[in-house]
Amino acid sequence: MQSLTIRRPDDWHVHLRDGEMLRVVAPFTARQFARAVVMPNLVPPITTIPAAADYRERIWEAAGREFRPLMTYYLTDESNPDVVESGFNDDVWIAAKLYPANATTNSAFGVTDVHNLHPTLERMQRIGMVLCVHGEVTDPDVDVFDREAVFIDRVLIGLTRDFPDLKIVLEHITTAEAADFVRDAGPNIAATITPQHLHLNRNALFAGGLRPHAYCLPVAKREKHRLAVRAAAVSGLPKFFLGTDTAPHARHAKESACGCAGIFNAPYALESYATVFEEEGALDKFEGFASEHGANFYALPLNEGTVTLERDEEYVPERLGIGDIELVPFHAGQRLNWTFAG
Ligand SMILES: NC(=O)N[C@@H](CC(=O)O)C(=O)O
Ligand SMILES: [Zn+2]
Ligand SMILES: [Zn+2]
Repeated sequence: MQSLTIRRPDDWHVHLRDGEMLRVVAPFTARQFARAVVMPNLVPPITTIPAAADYRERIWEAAGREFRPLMTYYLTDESNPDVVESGFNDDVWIAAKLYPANATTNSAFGVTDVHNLHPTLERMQRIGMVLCVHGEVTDPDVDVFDREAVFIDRVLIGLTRDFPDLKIVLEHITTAEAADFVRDAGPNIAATITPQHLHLNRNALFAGGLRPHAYCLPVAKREKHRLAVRAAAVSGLPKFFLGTDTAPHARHAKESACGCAGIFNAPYALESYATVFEEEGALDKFEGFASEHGANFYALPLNEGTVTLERDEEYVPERLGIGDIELVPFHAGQRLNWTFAG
């Protein structure tokens, strides 16, 4: 196959940041995707209707008005169901995000105990609002490579029992346990999958030395888990869809004695996914994953229009320097088999 044309896709999990970084990174997402679910982990986090509406305005200024940012609300121990519902009813946000406190970048204001969320989750279940979950426990006694699987056992199973009709997206899945759990759960449980968790196993973090640009959370796992996540992505099941988790941090913040978690994959996201689907002999499943399953889960219309990828080698630069900000994209210095033609 020399060219692949699909319905215009969406990205169901992005970090667009704010200020100068927002202006630099948002155009990369808007170039490939019609819509994106924008994570609320700014400093301070997005916990009010005006904060979300103002942030959306700044995103439009950075990415252009054609782009549709789908905002999210950051859940805290103090979340109020009435605020969550009115932001949803007024089309300010489409989902709420659960960060276990201190699980990942800018999650210090996250939730210390999901029982504190029960009134809010009850309301979300009633109004059909999606809960997006960073699914890792933070207990220091749990090995970092086990935190996703333990989260499923200790938190997620209970949530699905207490709120059987709540729509939940388990974000950026990295394990066979997560892929199995989502596959076997009801139709109201789905998962996003990133490019990096399709390409990398945990060896990539230590290939010839410490590799900060392969580091994100949840951290990449053993090869058997990467293969399970790949199988889920190309399965054609409507529960699994595209969410890049593009998470830019300036180069100096990654290449540091305490490097930030997050991989900036927006510039070559579709090329990266297409490479995987081709390797798996599943290019016929790519459009569902990229352009249909997510919209259907969120009960949004499918996009009009198409994008085309051409089977042509593409060299990914070592660095992208824009203004004062220097970023290292995913696949830096490598060649990909596909080129985004627009
Ligand atoms: N994925 C990451 O490693 N980092 C994300 C946060 C997140 O999605 O957990 C970030 O905001 O930098
Ligand atoms: Zn996360
Ligand atoms: Zn994320």
